[in-house]
Amino acid sequence: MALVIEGLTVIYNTKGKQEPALQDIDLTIQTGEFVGILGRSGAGKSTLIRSINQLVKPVAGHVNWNGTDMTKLSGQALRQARREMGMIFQHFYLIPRLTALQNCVLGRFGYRPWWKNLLGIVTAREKEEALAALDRVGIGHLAHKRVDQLSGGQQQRVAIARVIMQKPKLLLGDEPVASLDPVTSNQVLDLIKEIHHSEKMTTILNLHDVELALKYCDRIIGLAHGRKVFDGSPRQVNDKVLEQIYQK
Ligand SMILES: Nc1ncnc2c1ncn2[C@@H]1O[C@H](COP(=O)(O)OP(=O)(O)OP(=O)(O)O)[C@@H](O)[C@H]1O
Repeated sequence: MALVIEGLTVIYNTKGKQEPALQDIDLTIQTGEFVGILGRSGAGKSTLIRSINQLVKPVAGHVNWNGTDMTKLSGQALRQARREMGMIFQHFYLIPRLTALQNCVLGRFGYRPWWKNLLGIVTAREKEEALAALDRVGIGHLAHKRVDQLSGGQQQRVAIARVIMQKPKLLLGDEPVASLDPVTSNQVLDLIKEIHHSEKMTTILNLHDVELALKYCDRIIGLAHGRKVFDGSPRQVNDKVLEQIYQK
């Protein structure tokens, strides 16, 4: 199962001014790849990640996922396709007043009838699965704590447990360790990599830390001014490549 991006172009309309954020991006990512996206602030990294699952709508181009063009989907079809795409964010996007367990169960919501979600009905089996997911990310003992009482690293673990519950085929990470200290960043990336392998996922992460990207990713995509300027293995990333990626 491959992700094939062709001619992807995103233009934001800011106060009547048309700002191109991504320009004509072509990219094919094979199943099982662990890809890091590097680039200066404003290079288009978040826009690229978010246009894969259509949180951002491109003005041109295609995002083919498993033979389906995501850009053509809307409504129920888009929701179904998104179930296969898990997402983790810099600021975790958990519901603060809910417990770790309750947040984790939200990972299954895309698979349940709307009325069950509305009524907040959670089955014993879903609870069991959520507990197992929290155990797996090392915070089973915090299952009944509200997430706003957890540390950043613990909150990101809850978000990863929520992804485990969702069982996605593609994991998209928008700066998942940018708010964490260096030790916790490594622990969280170790965990993401372990789950990537065990769940046979394809993973694409925006990372602003070059060292971490080179350590964890099998492939690096460099963006500058909304264009792809590098695509290769971490071993190929030398000073000249970094200069190209981080050009002003
Ligand atoms: N919702 C938006 N409306 C208007 N312009 C936007 C919007 N989101 C991003 N942009 C602009 O698009 C460009 C790319 O932004 P994007 O957030 O994708 O970059 P980034 O590489 O992820 O940056 P950072 O590392 O700072 O998060 C920037 O010039 C940004 O100002």
